[in-house]
Amino acid sequence: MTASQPAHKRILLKLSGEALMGDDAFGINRATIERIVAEVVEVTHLGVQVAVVIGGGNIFRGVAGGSEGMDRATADYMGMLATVMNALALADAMDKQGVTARVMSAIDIQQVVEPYVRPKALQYLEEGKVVVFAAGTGNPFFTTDTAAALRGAEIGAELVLKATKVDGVYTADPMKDPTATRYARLTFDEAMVRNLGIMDATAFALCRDQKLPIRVFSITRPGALKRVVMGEDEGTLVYA
Ligand SMILES: Nc1ncnc2c1ncn2[C@@H]1O[C@H](COP(=O)(O)OP(=O)(O)OP(=O)(O)O)[C@@H](O)[C@H]1O
Ligand SMILES: O=c1ccn([C@@H]2O[C@H](COP(=O)(O)O)[C@@H](O)[C@H]2O)c(=O)[nH]1
Repeated sequence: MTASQPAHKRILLKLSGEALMGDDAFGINRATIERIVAEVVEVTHLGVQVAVVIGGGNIFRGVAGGSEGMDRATADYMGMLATVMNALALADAMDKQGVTARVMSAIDIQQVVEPYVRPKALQYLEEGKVVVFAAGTGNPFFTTDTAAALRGAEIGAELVLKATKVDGVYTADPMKDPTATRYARLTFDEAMVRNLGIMDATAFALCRDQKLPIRVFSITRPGALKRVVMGEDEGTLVYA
């Protein structure tokens, strides 16, 4: 039987930057971002408070080809700025679909977006606005997965939803190993001991310590976000 009420009141959605590319090689695909945003909007209409941490992998990563030979911290700041661009595009698409979104940046660029201030973020969520957290943690050498764990814990989210291109956590990277099999659920300790590369160990450890579960699912599957919010068994659950 399918539940009629959402299973969660407040969620932290981690959106992979690469998921915004659709079938393009780089950047933001218009149809893709509109479809993803429509799914987020649908969930807000169920009364769920939604905060988003957006990645930057569709534009720039600190540890990637484009940053070869660069100072790592400088490259990471570029990666964080890439997430600000994605956040602006997301908020714009949300506004166009009738939902008010507020972008809050971990790096101070006040002419562009407001800075992250926790009580303000909580107020926006209570008001039914979508909060888009940009610039990751604001620190180099981290990732937006860690930012998702951090912001998720700070805002008291009940669940971190890692929306990505694969449909869960596998025994190995399914993009590289076709024999890899998917877990329905596993503990944070298992994920760390097995060195599963779906998320970095810092993000896993923070969620484990805060007892904040993560559900990994594919955002390319229509309706998957709503199914997760309704408590259905989509993707992989990682728990403490
Ligand atoms: N054990 C595993 N199970 C599932 N996916 C894995 C695993 N190990 C590595 N991966 C890879 O991890 C990727 C998930 O990372 P994702 O695209 O969400 O990147 P991100 O760094 O969080 O975001 P961005 O796209 O913004 O850089 C998948 O595309 C998958 O290929
Ligand atoms: O807290 C953070 C978050 C991100 N970065 C840099 O941004 C890029 C893009 O983030 P993804 O998590 O890969 O989508 C990342 O490669 C880092 O270079 C950061 O430095 N600190």
